[in-house]
Amino acid sequence: MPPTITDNLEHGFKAHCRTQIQDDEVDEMDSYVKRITRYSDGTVKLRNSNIELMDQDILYHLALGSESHDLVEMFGDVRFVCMGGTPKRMENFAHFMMDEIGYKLPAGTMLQDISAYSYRYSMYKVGPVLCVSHGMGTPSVSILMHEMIKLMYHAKCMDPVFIRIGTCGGVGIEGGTVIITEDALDGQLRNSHEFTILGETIHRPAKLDKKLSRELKSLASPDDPYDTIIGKTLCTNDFYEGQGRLDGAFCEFSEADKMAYLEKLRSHGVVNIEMESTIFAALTHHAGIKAAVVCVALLNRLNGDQVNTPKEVMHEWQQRPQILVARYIRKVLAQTGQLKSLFDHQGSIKSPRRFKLVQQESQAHE
Ligand SMILES: O=P(O)(O)O[C@H]1O[C@H](CO)[C@@H](O)[C@H]1O
Ligand SMILES: O=c1cc[nH]c(=O)[nH]1
Repeated sequence: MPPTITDNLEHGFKAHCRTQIQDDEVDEMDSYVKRITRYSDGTVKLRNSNIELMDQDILYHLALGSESHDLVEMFGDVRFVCMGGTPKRMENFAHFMMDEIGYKLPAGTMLQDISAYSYRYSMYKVGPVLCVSHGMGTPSVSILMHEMIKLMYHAKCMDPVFIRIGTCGGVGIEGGTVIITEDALDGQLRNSHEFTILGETIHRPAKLDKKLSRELKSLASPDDPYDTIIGKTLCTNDFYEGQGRLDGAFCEFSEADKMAYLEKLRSHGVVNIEMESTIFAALTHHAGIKAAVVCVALLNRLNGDQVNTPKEVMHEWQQRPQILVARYIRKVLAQTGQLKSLFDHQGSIKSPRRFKLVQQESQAHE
């Protein structure tokens, strides 16, 4: 009998080197991944036994280490890991979440960038919510994801949920629209991310959690003065030529070629383009971690290439995915009784202050 995908997975990556993974194999992979990525108490288990054998594990790009820091004490309560491109966006999100879940820092302390001394990524912790910047493009996200997944393991986190809060270009979708990714596609419209490991090319499925996407969509309010939709996301390795822009330093195709490409994307159900979703989906799926991608469109690419929306408007748009994700986090914490206990800890129940739509200070930085 030919080996199944599970047999192949159990014998390491070389055995399943191939360019495509069939749909029926993804389901088999899903249940296999669930089995091997959790300990019996529900905490995160790594798919790399080398780590257990190491005296210490230095999470170099986070400026943390398994011996130098008490990672269980520092991060053991994390339930949500929210990521986005810029340090400022994630700092703003952390402040926003403090209000949303009524979290107060110990008297006399301020929100600190935990990874400041890495000079790479920024990380803020607000109770069960970690807010981390990931930079631009898949290599930057890949490094961060390896270290964040290892952090979840060292900290013994229970079933963490990862959410990317980003920006994107809309394909036939107007600026300001919030887009939840249904499937992340690579430049060749494959629902997987291509890795080169030891010189071999392998693909891992870029699967996000469909139930989580639907739940996020259900939290869009009819009163929101903008649309929230679900659709396919194209993930590219470049902002200019890679996204069919005519305004890069180079362009060797015509406007007609570009429009034909965008129409082709549309006919495949693609509603937006960004630069991180396939690696984010592939690595969370490989780690058995529930994940979603929520972006706001900064422009409709059918109308142009330049991002020329006024800064204040763009700043307000960028808060929209954050508002949706905050509703989700509040809902989960309320369902598990944790929201109440966070509030009780304060001694009073605060009604969360609505996010101020324009924050002068943040505008100055973004
Ligand atoms: O707004 P963020 O999350 O940084 O993401 C988008 O913006 C960057 C390009 O401007 C790319 O990284 C793209 O994915
Ligand atoms: O067009 C856009 C806008 C934001 N981010 C992208 O990757 N592309």
